[in-house]
Amino acid sequence: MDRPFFLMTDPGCFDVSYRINPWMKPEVWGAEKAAAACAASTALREALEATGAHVETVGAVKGLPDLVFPANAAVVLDGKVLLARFRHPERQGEEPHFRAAFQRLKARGLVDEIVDLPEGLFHEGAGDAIWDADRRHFWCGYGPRSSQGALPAIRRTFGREIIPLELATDRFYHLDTCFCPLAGGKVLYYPPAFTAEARANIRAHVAEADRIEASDEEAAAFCVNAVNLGSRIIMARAPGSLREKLAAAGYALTEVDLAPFILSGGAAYCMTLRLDRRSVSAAQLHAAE
Ligand SMILES: NC(=[NH2+])NCCC[C@H](N)C(=O)O
Repeated sequence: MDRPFFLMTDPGCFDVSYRINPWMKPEVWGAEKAAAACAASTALREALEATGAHVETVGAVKGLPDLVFPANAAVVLDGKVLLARFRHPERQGEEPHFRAAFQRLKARGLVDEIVDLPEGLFHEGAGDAIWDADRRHFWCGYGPRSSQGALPAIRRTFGREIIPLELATDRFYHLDTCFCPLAGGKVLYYPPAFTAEARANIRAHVAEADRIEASDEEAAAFCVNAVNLGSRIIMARAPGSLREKLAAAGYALTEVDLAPFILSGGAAYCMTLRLDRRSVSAAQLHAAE
């Protein structure tokens, strides 16, 4: 994999038919929203491909609408795939489908190893374990969905440091809804989503000049749930305030209308799962040779 490689899911069976987070509104869902969701998913894929990334698609499965959020399927680094275990029964049916998808990727040599989480723990994948490519550690959210007890399994599986961040509210139930490390060491985050201890942990690892705080409006627009590739950030439609902040910090924005997915509590980052991340960059490997 010599270019960014993402997994997405065919949105053909996406809908909002149950409510497992406060953003989900089954009552406003309808056929026109389903059509808009397909268009939005295509627009996101095209935005990724326009940066030179490759996107691989998992098939839709009837009755599993949230399969469109593959960030929750696993934590992936160095070719290792640590499979997720979902907290809510509504999503547990996704587990065998994602396992099969990773087995197919393994058969094609696109990932190397599939690892199971120890019994009795929940962990919702890259939604709650975000790789920081500059600091070379995972930021790990826990509380509403992932168990705190799953964090040592992530450290053991990947052999990398993890920074635990307890999430304080059900509104920001996955770390990727409120925290996004950016290339160059800056971090876009929404402080009220975190406990005081977690905020202190962020401040201890990220210098003040590198902390970009999202406002209530920016976080509620799901803009923190973004995909970052170098100086480009791909996200849901952003308030002008955020555009200005990110431009001042040197980033270029690609905005995609992801409104139908925001009705399920997700946006750009969690509609994708990056498979090509390495804990040691190619440049570092060459230097060590
Ligand atoms: N990593 C994420 N933020 N994923 C969004 C998941 C949305 C989904 N409806 C759920 O509540 O599980």
